[in-house]
Amino acid sequence: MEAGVGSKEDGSGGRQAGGSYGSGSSSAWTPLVGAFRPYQTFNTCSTSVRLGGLETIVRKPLVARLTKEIVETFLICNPDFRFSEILNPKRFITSPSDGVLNDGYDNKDNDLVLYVNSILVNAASKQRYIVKELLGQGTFGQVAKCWTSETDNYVAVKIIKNQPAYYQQALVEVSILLMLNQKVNSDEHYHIVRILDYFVYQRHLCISFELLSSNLYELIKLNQFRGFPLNIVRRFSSQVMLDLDSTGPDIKIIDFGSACLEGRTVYSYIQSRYYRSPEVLLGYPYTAAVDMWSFGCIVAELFLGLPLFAGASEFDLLQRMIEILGEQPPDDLLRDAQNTNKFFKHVGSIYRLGDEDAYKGVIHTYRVLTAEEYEARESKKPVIGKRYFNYVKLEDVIAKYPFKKNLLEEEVKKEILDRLKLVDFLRGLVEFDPAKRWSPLQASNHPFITGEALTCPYNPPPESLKIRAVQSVTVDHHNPGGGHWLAAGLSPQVQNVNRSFTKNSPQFSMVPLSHGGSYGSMGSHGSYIDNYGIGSSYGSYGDPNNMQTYFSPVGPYGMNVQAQVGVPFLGTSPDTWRRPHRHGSLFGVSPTGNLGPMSLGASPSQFTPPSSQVQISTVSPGKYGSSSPARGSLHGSPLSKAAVVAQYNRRRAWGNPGSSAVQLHESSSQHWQGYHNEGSVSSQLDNYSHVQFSSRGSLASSNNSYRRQQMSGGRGPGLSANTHLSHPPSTLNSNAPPSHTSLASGDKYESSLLLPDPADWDPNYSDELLLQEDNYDVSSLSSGIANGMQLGNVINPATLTSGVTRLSHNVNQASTSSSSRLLNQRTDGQFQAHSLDESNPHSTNDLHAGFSRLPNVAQNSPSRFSQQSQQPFNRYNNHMQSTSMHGLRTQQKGQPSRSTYNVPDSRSAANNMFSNSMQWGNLCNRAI
Ligand SMILES: Nc1ncnc2c1ncn2[C@@H]1O[C@H](COP(=O)(O)OP(=O)(O)OP(=O)(O)O)[C@@H](O)[C@H]1O
Repeated sequence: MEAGVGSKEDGSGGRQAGGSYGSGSSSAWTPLVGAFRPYQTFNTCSTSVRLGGLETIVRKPLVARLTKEIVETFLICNPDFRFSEILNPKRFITSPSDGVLNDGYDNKDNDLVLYVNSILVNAASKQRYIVKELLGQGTFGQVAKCWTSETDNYVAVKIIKNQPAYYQQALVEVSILLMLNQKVNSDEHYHIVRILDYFVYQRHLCISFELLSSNLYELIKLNQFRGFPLNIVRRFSSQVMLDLDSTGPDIKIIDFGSACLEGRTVYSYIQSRYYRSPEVLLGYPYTAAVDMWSFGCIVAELFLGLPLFAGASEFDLLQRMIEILGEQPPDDLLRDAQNTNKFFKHVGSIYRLGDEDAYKGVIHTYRVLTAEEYEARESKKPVIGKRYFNYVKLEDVIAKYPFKKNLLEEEVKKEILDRLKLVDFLRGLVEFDPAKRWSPLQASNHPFITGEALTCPYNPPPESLKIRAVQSVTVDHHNPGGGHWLAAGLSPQVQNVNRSFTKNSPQFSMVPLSHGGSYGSMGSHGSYIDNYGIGSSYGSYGDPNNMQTYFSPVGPYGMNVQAQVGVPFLGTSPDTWRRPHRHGSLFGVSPTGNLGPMSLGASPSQFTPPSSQVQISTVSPGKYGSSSPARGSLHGSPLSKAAVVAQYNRRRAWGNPGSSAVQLHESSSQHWQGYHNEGSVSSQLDNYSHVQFSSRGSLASSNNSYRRQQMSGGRGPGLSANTHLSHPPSTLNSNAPPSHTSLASGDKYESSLLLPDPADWDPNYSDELLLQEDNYDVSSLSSGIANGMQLGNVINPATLTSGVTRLSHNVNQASTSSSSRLLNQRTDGQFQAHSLDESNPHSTNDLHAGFSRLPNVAQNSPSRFSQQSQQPFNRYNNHMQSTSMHGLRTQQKGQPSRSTYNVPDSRSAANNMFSNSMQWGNLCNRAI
């Protein structure tokens, strides 16, 4: 501690008994010789205590006099001593702490150099945020725990890097969160982090959030990388799906920094690797379905304590998917995916994956490359990671995961049944075919979530319309946010409706849009999916070099309506029915040319490393830097996609008996059916007799000790995967770690595995990518937002939200750690058994040149899609109804209480939300 002379407030001025200090100068204080005299015990060192009639002198302990009472002690030595906080040495929490940019405010990474007690100020509201500690560090900047005296609370402030791309994308995060908060965020059971304020300080956009506890990664780590009890997995899973009724430990989704609107994807390189969906990996046009994949990965990880697909490289990731799921991506996806050649060989219709009964009869035209073939093709050895689990197939990995010790027989039976439910649940999520992957609604009705008995493989009904589509095509021009988003042509899934008015509607005018032609080159960079911009997202068709697109000033209203009904997503990707062609120009394109209502879509991690949804709190940022896969937020990450999940409006053909989708699924799940009766359970028990039970404590038993501590300032372990838990960590400690020695060798917990290597991150990724990539939409958005909200002022949701419609980034961070040891290392011989027809190498371009402008549907999966196309209205209406229910609940429970911005009436806000919607069309013009 340094002592200064002068006023306590500013530390300047004043004199000098204790040293020289230039008037008004900030130069270092120099003590004068003799300023301090030897310490003498005066009365201040003791306290007089009167007990009854006796007076006792209590001497203060030396340690107190030299610590918490050091100022008083100094005063004894020098009556002129004055404490000045400003002269304290700075305790930097930003690393590196050298201010080399932005007039010394920023370090070389464009991060604001923070130190304890540095102050961030919202210039408009004068609100001050006193930095206390670093909560985390991410791709976008730092997150600091701050004290706000105005609200007498701790908050988490995300300080975005001082870089245009980050700034603009962060505005997207602001706008999306505002929308979600205002339209959905209503009560304590809301599972999306609350945004409280935002402002610019020293050229850094700062976003203030409610303070949460640990993230999922930290929580799992705290549990020594053992999975959680199924009831906890179920609870968290349902909360990610925005279960407002959920009680108990809460998780919240954070980090919408890379969220995007469905159909407005910009980046093809998204999602943290462990949580990356097959379609993203393979370069296939993606939809919000990628978030359901990530969600499935997270659910599995919550149970297993380790990532399900902890691929050390993309090749390794794909191998693991195929091994664990016992399937491979469907041929039609492979045929259209951009990266198929990188991982597969075209062999004609001769390839059978594996020899298990469940998959017999499924013949593929592609065979996954062996490591040697991959190396030959890519001129580099594929990085193969360790296998974490003792078993290969998903069913085994789950069913044979060590049981908790000392379970009663009845409890074991229940556990087995619950695990069967979990497997069935996961099967619908980590489904290779995005068109068959369950939607959030379908997943939320699964017995694993509802608690109902699972008597056969879950066969969710297709989501169906509950309102008549004809209502939707009415546009209220005065109140475009009044609920008719279909009217704006914003429903790609209601194809027939849209088709009836797309070109002729006064709401739509067609404008030509030219672009560079090839995939990923539409005025941007090669890594993009080129459905950027309003025109080219859904409402585009035609020759990629002269694409027709719709200019729609009403487009954004559709979103407004969605927000009004309380659901953060807008509609469905057209490719939930129609497999979009891999060519970017057709991604998400409906043949009807609808301007797509966009859901907050994919979770991206193109800038975000695998932090994700299961995100690590970087209390030690040096260990888990922005490029650490361990940081992953569900967060985001897929978890951060909870909102995405909810908005994800895909439809699935499960309910169509006889469809190929159903048959496939059923065949792959048949062998589970037998477990649902008592006899089978018994036999299962026999099978498990070798399993050593472990002493995993139950989180459930600790529920009482969980306490919501939002805004409490204490930041124990919690969740975030951008999923954050708002509970203290202590409860987790009650989970007594299993003794490894008590486990059978084959069933040891993976907790003994090594922690993930922080460097284990996608070599293809770099933060610089973000800056290089086209932030066209983001720029447009951010300018809209910035204009509307007048940074530094209170937020104007009306203008802010309008910006959302122009967003296009998405990010999904999921991450996790992976500790591991070598288990079940496989040679993958099963993939090497077939000879190939090299004379017919797969070439997506060649094979499908003729289909490049057509949705690739009928020829691929006629039965799957035909069913869907028969019921477009039904599906759509169902969505509307379910979202309306959410909105109702939200409105009943009122607005968030802690907002520091203006929160207008939700309805009027919705109406105004896209008041500057005419800018919507500007993108088209600019894109030309
Ligand atoms: N509201 C909050 N309460 C507590 N901790 C938080 C909060 N928000 C963020 N954090 C911590 O800060 C970390 C980084 O936050 P966040 O993921 O939002 O930043 P980011 O820059 O977008 O990171 P990423 O690289 O994952 O995208 C999180 O992993 C989490 O540990």
